[in-house]
Amino acid sequence: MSGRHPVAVIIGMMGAGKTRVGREVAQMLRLPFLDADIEIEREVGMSIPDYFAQYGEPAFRRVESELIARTLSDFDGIFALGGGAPMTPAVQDALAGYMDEGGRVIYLQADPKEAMERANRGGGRPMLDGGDANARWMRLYEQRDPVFTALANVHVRTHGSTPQMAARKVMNMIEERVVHVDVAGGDDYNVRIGEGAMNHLAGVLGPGAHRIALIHTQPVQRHSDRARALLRQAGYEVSDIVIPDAEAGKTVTVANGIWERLGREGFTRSDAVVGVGGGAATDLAGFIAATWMRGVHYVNCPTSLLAMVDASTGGKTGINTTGGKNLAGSFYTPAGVLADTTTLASLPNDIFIEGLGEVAKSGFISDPEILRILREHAAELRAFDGASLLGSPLEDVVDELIERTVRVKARHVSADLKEAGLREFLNYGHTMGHAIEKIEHFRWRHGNAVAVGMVYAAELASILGIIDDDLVVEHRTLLDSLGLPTSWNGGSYEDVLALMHRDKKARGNRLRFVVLDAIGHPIHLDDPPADAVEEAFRRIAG
Ligand SMILES: NC(=O)c1ccc[n+]([C@@H]2O[C@H](COP(=O)([O-])OP(=O)(O)OC[C@H]3O[C@@H](n4cnc5c(N)ncnc54)[C@H](O)[C@@H]3O)[C@@H](O)[C@H]2O)c1
Ligand SMILES: O=C(O)C(=O)C[C@@H](O)[C@H](O)[C@H](O)COP(=O)(O)O
Repeated sequence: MSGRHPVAVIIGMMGAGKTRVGREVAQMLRLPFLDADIEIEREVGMSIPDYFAQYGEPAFRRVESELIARTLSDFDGIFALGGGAPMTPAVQDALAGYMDEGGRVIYLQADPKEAMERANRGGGRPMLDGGDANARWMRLYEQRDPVFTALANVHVRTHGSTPQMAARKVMNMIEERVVHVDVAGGDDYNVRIGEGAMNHLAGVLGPGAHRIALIHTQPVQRHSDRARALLRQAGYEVSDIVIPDAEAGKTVTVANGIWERLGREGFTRSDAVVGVGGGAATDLAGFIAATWMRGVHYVNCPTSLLAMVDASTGGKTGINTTGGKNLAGSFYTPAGVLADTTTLASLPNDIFIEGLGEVAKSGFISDPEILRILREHAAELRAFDGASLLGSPLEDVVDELIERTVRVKARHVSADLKEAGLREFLNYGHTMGHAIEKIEHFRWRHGNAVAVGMVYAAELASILGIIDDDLVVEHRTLLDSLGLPTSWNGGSYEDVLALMHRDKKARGNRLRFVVLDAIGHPIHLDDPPADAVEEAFRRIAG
């Protein structure tokens, strides 16, 4: 956005707490605060009830619209609007323009009963004058709530929250990072990253769905409980589906059990799936969404670093087969991804470190700044402790890494959803990585296997003279500093080779790899000489 524009505009019913909460938010963010009603009173030199009485509502709305339009292009703080302002078409147009430029219109959704009582208690509200104030408030609510819901691009429910708690929720929404994913020939979606991102769940699902299949693993129960509460509050009927943890969940048996259950529970094409958990859970949830009635909406709520930076976005959904990793699946994009970073508080250290494997991959193939951040913060990242993450300086580092890595993913999948060429670069390190996972019966974590796979790809490129040995050393040094493995000797070359031939990039009998010819510059390597493929294997044996 160019010029001066509010950081956020707050709308909501009379008594929702727009002024109180807005002021708190502004204070927390050290920003100026403006209340449209107070500014109007200043401008017209009388109270709003007096202005209404003297000039009537249409004249008031004109003054209000003009002031709002002016403020939207000349103020850079938190701006709270009067309760009825967003009902004026001119204000709706101005807010739409502001949002097109990246602005946030936040609908503060208070408990109607509480807001109604507060509005009546305060007095001085001409819209509630004349007769039963509660009935008038309720009538206005029925008219305004659907308009506000559709108009705002951020919805914050404040039921049962103190003004400070509500302000913190709003602040988290304001500070959230958003990566937009373009889908050629399909529906675009956003990846929202930050504390409280899960609060968008109902907004992203929209009113079309009635039932939600909430698919998650047991270790993330407390996060799926939150998702379930948010869904129920929004009026959805929720089927809680607990799947076996990690790769044990990515099987046709598990998928079949869910299909049977959806059938018994009467899931229709307008219902939806929400996946909460690590990459295995989001891969499976997406696969169920892609296949149930040939496709229903789904939203991913990734809770591991790896799922946030990679698995939840891009629409690769699938399950493993006895032949190998992800061999059955489809490209099927989510309606949205909500990477709520509060969930990282319960993430064990080893699973966080594993996720850094995919973060480093994105650095190597596309964003050297990621590599710089990883190098600079290697010691803190390696010592990751979820319990002390939130509010710590490391949280900003992690958020920045998540956003940058998601941007790399978004660039690749936007240009090549079905992996005709460019998207294959996201598979750097995976040809060997997937073979390791399979041979290790999935006891090796995906990100760890990819780390070794990247060293293998670098060794292969070096043997073929595509890169200098320095870049191989750079791979080993960085990955090692993060606590990731760089060698593996758990299986025979013959087994690895057979599995690499089953990799999805292979064509006929020809192996295909992704290698770098420089940092940030991946290339395809087709049918490399057999002795180089074997020699690289020897070099990662450690
Ligand atoms: N679709 C894609 O584009 C894509 C991309 C990368 C990886 N993947 C897939 O993702 C999977 C790996 O994902 P992963 O590393 O998240 O592993 P995972 O899903 O196996 O999760 C690892 C473990 O962490 C637990 N966990 C997750 N979040 C937690 C939290 N906040 N608190 C406590 N425990 C938590 C999980 O329940 C599990 O026990 C693999 O199956 C891989 O193939 C898919
Ligand atoms: O999104 C992609 O494309 C990727 O390749 C991302 C990988 O990090 C991810 O592990 C993916 O699941 C691998 O897919 P596969 O097609 O090799 O099974």
